[in-house]
Amino acid sequence: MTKYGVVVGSTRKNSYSEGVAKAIVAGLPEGSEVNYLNIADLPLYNQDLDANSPAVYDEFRAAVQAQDAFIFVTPEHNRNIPAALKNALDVASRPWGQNSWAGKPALVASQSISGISGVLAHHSLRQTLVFLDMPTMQQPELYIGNTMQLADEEGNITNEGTKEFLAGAGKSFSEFAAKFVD
Ligand SMILES: Cc1cc2nc3c(=O)[nH]c(=O)nc-3n(C[C@H](O)[C@H](O)[C@H](O)COP(=O)(O)O)c2cc1C
Repeated sequence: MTKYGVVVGSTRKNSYSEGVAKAIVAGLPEGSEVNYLNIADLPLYNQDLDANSPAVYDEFRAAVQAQDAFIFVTPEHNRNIPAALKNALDVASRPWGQNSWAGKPALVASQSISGISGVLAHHSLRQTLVFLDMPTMQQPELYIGNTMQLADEEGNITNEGTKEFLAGAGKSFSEFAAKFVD
């Protein structure tokens, strides 16, 4: 069974991004292994640490390596991805030559409480995934705007049409990921 790592770009409790992630996960085939990776406790990446990595870096890199495919859901912070998400991508991309993300298929979704749907963060993330060598699903594109109107106060997506759309994307991603997973 495919192991899916889920990386949520928000570290906030009751995050809408997490709600979107859960709605995508609902469309994965029954029995899929799903692991939500914690990015909140990673110290800010510093290349000097490559010589003697903190244990949390080692654990995070090992957790990334253990997954077959990744679902990324990001909010937009000042027209880009949140610093915590960029930091997590950087940490597991190093030391040089040991990119833990390489070759793993990815889904990208963005969401925002505004109508713009985090589109700039979405494409900034896609740009980084190119360099990290992650084949990324092109369609459907997942830009979720006005999330506050689609979810409850805990961030869970409650709008039926949105739930159906996101679950469908999860199913499409399982088919896409299967092309890359042994
Ligand atoms: C520091 C900061 C910057 C933000 N910048 C943007 C932005 O550039 N574009 C946008 O659409 N929303 C922006 N927002 C609003 C977020 O879309 C909103 O807080 C969203 O709910 C965050 O996702 P989450 O619920 O997963 O934490 C910003 C929020 C914060 C805290």
